[in-house]
Amino acid sequence: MKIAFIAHDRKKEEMVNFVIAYEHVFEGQELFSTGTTGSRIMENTDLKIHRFMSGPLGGDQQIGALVAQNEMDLIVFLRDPLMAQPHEPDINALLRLCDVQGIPLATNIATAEILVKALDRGDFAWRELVHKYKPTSDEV
Ligand SMILES: O=C(CO)COP(=O)(O)O
Repeated sequence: MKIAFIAHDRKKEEMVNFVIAYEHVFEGQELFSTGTTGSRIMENTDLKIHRFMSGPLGGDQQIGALVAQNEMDLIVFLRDPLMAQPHEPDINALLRLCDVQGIPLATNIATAEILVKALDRGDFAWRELVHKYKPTSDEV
C-alpha cells in the first residue's frame, strides 16, 4: 500500500508517536510524506520514507498529484485546526482530491488509529482491485 504522512508543526510529535506505535504495520509499505514530517518520522523510527517538498513549498500538491491519479491508498494528515496556514489552498486541494477519488483520509489521531487497525486487519484489500482495474488516462 502507498501511505502518506503529513503533519502540521504542532501535530508533529503526535504523528511521530503514532508512527512509532504502529511501525510494525507500516514496515513493508510504500511510505511518503511532506518534507519535515518525513524527517521527523525517520529520525525516530527505522522506516524509509520518500519525502516530498515541505508543505508550504508544495509538498501537499506533490502528494495531491498521486492522489489525483488514484495512486495513494491511505493518507494520514494531522492538521492543526487552530492555526492558519499560508498554503491553505494547497491543503484544501489535497483534501478535495481525496474525496474525488474516495481515498481513505484521516485528519485527526482518532480516525488515524481506526484506519491503521483496518489496514492491519487487511481491510484495504479493495485498494488492490482499484489498482488492478484502474482506467488508463484516455479512458477517464
Ligand atoms: O505543511 C504541511 C502540510 O500542509 C507539512 O509540511 P512539513 O511536513 O514539511 O512540515
